[in-house]
Amino acid sequence: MKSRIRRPSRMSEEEKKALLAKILTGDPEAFTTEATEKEKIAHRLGWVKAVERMRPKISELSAFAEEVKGGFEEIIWCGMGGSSLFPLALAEIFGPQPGYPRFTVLDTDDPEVIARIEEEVSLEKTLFVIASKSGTTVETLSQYRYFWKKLEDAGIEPGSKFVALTDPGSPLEKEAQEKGFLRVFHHPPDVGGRYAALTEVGLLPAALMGLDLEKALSKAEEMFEASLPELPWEYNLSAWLAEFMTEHFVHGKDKLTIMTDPLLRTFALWIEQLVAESLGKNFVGIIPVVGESPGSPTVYGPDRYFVYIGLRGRENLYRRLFSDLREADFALKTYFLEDRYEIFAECVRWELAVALCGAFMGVNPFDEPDVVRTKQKTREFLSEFKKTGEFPVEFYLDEALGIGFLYAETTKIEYPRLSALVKKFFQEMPPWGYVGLLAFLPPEPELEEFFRDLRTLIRGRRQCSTIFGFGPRYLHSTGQLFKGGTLSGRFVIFTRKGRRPEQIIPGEDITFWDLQFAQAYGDFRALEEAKRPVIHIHLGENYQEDLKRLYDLFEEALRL
Ligand SMILES: O=P(O)(O)OC[C@H]1O[C@](O)(CO)[C@@H](O)[C@@H]1O
Repeated sequence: MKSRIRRPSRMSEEEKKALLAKILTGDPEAFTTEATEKEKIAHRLGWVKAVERMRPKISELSAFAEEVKGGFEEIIWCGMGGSSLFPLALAEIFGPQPGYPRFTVLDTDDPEVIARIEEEVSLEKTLFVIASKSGTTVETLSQYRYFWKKLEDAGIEPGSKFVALTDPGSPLEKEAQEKGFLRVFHHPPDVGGRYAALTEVGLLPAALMGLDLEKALSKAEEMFEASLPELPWEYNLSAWLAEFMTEHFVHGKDKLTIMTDPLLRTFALWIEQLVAESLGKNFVGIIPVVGESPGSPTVYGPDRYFVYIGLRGRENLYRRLFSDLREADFALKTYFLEDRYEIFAECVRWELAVALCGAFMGVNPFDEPDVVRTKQKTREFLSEFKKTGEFPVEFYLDEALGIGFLYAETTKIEYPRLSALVKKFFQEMPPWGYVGLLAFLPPEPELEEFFRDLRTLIRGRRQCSTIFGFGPRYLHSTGQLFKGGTLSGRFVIFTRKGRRPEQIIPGEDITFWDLQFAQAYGDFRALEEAKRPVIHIHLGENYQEDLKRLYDLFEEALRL
């Protein structure tokens, strides 16, 4: 799709309203006039009808949840990106509801996490939901095959413990029918994963958690009503956010810094995917910066602007920060939810705003053309590994630290010493750049905390934006932007030793560690191929200790 940027501030109110009206009526002309592209986009606009489509399904979803409630203590929701981030947000925002099964999202292939689930859950009392629109996502299918076999090995008939959520006719649907899954729910084929929060992808988990679906949809409906083209543009809640984002983008301020009340933390991950995968392509992008520690205005570069999502009654949390930012002339929008159910309304606001931004920026907000680069490389490395028993990679060894590392051709250094490399990596960093720290490690709060501190260190010394992502989660989110968006990102990928040979993925002859490593190394090579500076650091089994020593190395290397 050819980019043609339309600045909303230079368009008439009528033109803007007409564009929004097209989106809301499912007309792909809002985005393109090219016939093939139009055809594809026409099959991606079903989310605008989410409320009317889902209302008649409330009783079916609630009845199923009642059935599950009686028979299971635990639900493990397996999925990636659009198939998991909104369920993850709901689980954290609402927490466990009395009488309903514990709800856990599994969106990783990390060997430690897989082992923990095996140790902690009773397979007999666990329902696995296998959520994949395409029905082909490798992490999700691997989880499904692995736990299916565990049940078989334990002499439990697995079918009654599995539910699929997938597109009609997908390979997963066929397999689920053949193998006798308890239930198959359909993902709407005309809605992409990241726009699916108000479909079965969000409402099935909401029902299973015991939430009020009627209330959820009413909140969503209110936001649709507050976003209709008939309203004056500046009072249109979604359109106004789109204009705010696009105008900053046009002025070279491309770092949308999203801060939230700590209770809404995981909702920001859902927004992050929506913004990054929808708008980060064709060498442009709006870069969502999520999960940084709030800092004083001096640590932020001029490429930043801010959105805060908070809860009514807790407005004082960052009041001082808001006034400091505004005083320092940073643009800041604040949204306060009266009630946690307004999170469903926020989905509408952000989906509409991001789609509108795509229309203004001249990008197709419904594809993810660069995600495939890593998938291809991962497949290559895994097939090499299956043939030879080894990955085609040799790390340099930093003798002082005993840590392995690699760097892409784009990050040239003379001596293979990690400290020299890190120093150079940051010296070459442009002020408008950003750093992505990408950790193929267990997604746990302590590690997130460690990386938050590292981000604060980097930001403090370089005044740059920092992004963090656990792998492989980020591959289904910001990974698109990293490879397809602006060239201003540089990346550090972290992996660790610790293959668990017993964790064989059935039918694949590889372990979860092998898969995770191949994805990390695959992304390293994909980023290198896309000319993004990237370092791959391979930690030892005791990675927590290695990370502490690395922090010191970064601290030293970042001294001016
Ligand atoms: O629901 P699926 O088909 O398993 O895909 C999961 C995620 O993977 C991606 O396609 C990226 O790989 C996302 O866009 C999507 O949300």
